Amino acid sequence: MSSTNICSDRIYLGFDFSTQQLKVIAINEDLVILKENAVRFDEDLPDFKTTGGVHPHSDGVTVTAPTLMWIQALDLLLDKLKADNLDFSKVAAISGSGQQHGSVFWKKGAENGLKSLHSGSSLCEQLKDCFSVADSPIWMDASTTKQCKELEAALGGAMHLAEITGSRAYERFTGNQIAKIFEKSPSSYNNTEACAENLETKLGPLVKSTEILGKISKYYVEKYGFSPDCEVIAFTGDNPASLAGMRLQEGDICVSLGTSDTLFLWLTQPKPALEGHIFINPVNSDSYMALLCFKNGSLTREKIRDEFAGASWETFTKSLKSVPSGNNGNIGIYFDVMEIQPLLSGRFRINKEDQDVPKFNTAEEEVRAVIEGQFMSRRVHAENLGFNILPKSRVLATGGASQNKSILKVLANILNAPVYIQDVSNSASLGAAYQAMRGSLGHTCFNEILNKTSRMVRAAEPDDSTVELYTKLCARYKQLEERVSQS
Ligand SMILES: O=C(CO)[C@@H](O)[C@H](O)CF
Repeated sequence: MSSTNICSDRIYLGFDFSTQQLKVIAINEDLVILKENAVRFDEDLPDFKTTGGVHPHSDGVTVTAPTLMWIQALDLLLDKLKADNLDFSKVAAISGSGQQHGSVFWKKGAENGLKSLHSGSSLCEQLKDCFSVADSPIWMDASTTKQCKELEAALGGAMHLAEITGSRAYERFTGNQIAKIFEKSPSSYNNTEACAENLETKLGPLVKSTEILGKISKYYVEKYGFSPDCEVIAFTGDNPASLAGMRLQEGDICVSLGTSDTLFLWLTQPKPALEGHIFINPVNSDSYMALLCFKNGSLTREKIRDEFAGASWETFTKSLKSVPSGNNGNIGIYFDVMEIQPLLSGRFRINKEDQDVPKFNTAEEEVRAVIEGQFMSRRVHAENLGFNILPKSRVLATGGASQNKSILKVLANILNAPVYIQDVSNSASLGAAYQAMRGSLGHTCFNEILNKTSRMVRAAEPDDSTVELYTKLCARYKQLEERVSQS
């Protein structure tokens, strides 16, 4: 063990400010999960009247979440940890992750408000007037296509923007959201502390994802009993945190089956493209992370469950298993919200004769179609980016749907690779807790501990009998998606 003595009563907290809930995991220095808790926005904070944690607007493209809901959720979650007897005084460091591209607009003077928080009142009560935009745009928003086109034009085109930033302009990205607020509500923009004409300086310097930003605020020391020495480690996005939590290595591909479905992998040589994203790797800043994000993830699966499986996952699973691989030649595309690639919404179905049909013959075929269609989409767009599933490839699955072995079996067959899961599906919070420990103890010490343990369990094997079937079906899927994207 390197210089830092390991003492297993030190605790590390990882928060995930996700789309549908705020989650937290507490670990000790043996990487044992001590506590896991969550605040579910729809159920636990019903006054905000969210659906799946968000407010979809009537224009069909704008999607926001109430900023104060996230603040109130933090109050509630820390109270839940207190009621669960977490010894806050033993917390050595915290870190976290948030929806990538969810943006919070602090009002001028908010920094002083944060510095004068007192433990006699809640965060929500003290910060309720600190935001210049009450409804935060989030990653599901697709209302900034105009700003995206302007940004790409200003920077020499989409491909050049991808080469210098890792992504072409995407509607959900915060820069385009800030530009929209600058144009649509200049008073809010001018009343925002975090962003102004000299936006870059206002946003502050970039830091590595394990940077120690400072010690926790006295508000948390007084209200919950945190140690005044508790370190705050830089937060990151939910997908980089999942990469850390899944202990991804070069050659692995991670599939996160959450509100968004995302595929990501570890890269040493970045290959920016017009689809997907290249980010700096959160656990090794000399490497990269490639990511594809799909908006029609769990909320779309839940809608098909409600419409064709009596709102029951048990019935959904029985239906999925009752139809053979390949769904009798039927292919479905279910873009219930505007998808990212392609930028398209609607439901599209073809039967085995490649005829457009309004519905499949049975509810069971609808269930199989949404799962096969989503996973064929993931494979087709990953292959567009040059992701190749090699014989030694491992698929690491995380997120809510990774608990369903029947869904993982379809994933294994369509990607033609074994699928592994770990004993905790909340990989973003776990990864954030790992980042807190990595930032506090240092990479060398943390990696020595990490390499002594493993949480991966082989959950699904691909069938040799479906390799050719899904290769042909994916080719048909790709043709269907290209056709409906052009119509
Ligand atoms: O936009 C995304 C990734 O770029 C999504 O995975 C969000 O992070 C989900 F919260």
